[in-house]
Amino acid sequence: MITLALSKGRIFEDTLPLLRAAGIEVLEDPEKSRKLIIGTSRPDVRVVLVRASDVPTYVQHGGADLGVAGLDVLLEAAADHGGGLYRLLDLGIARCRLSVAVREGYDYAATVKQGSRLKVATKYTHLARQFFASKGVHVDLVKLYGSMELAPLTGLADAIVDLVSTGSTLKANHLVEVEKIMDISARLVVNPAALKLKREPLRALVEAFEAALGAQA
Ligand SMILES: Nc1ncnc2c1ncn2[C@@H]1O[C@H](COP(=O)(O)OP(=O)(O)OP(=O)(O)O)[C@@H](O)[C@H]1O
Ligand SMILES: O=P(O)(O)OC[C@H]1O[C@H](OP(=O)(O)OP(=O)(O)O)[C@H](O)[C@@H]1O
Repeated sequence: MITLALSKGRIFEDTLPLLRAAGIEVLEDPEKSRKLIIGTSRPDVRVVLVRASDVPTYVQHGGADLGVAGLDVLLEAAADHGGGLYRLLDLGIARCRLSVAVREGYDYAATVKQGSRLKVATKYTHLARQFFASKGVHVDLVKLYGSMELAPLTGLADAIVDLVSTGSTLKANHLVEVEKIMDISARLVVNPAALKLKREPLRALVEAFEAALGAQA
């Protein structure tokens, strides 16, 4: 049995066409079912549904052989509790960027130039710390789990580090993007032990994903 960890929402939706191109149909819609283990048209392949930020943990500890997770989640998890999984493929899905944003009218450049401390709210504390350290900017980090955009509006922070795609969430909250930290897309990751134990079936599946990506390009 091969177990693939996916998160509900965009990762699941965007992975479906790749699975389909690899000849694998997922048998249930996670938005309609409460099941957390879903079968596929391949009796030897199943999908487990986990929180996006739990995908690295599942794959690292062998709860799943493979997983699909954003580079943001993977790098943050690696900084937090080490590597322990292989990043195999850039699937080119769930594309966005990790950026710094501030309230409209806030003089970010001046704060940075003056060497003042910057209060930054984010879910990505490790990535934010690394980024600002590399720039020599002193920061106080506030860990949040969502609705980062609210932090500068309520005085909780001067800036946020969050994902941006169309920019409409920032715009709706009168925030502006001031710096891009990195481009993000979802990656296929694998448990190293599983890669040894289930070498052939996993290789075949990864090749099918690669072919699906090639066919899309
Ligand atoms: N607006 C967006 N556009 C494109 N990709 C995005 C966007 N927001 C997030 N992503 C990517 O999709 C991944 C999953 O995001 P999703 O919103 O489904 O989970 P989440 O709610 O952030 O995670 P969790 O449930 O663990 O808090 C992110 O890690 C990121 O790589
Ligand atoms: O630039 P945009 O296109 O507006 O996208 C950016 C938003 O998308 C993500 O949130 P998401 O929609 O996933 O909501 P959630 O993480 O709070 O579920 C991210 O945390 C931003 O808030």
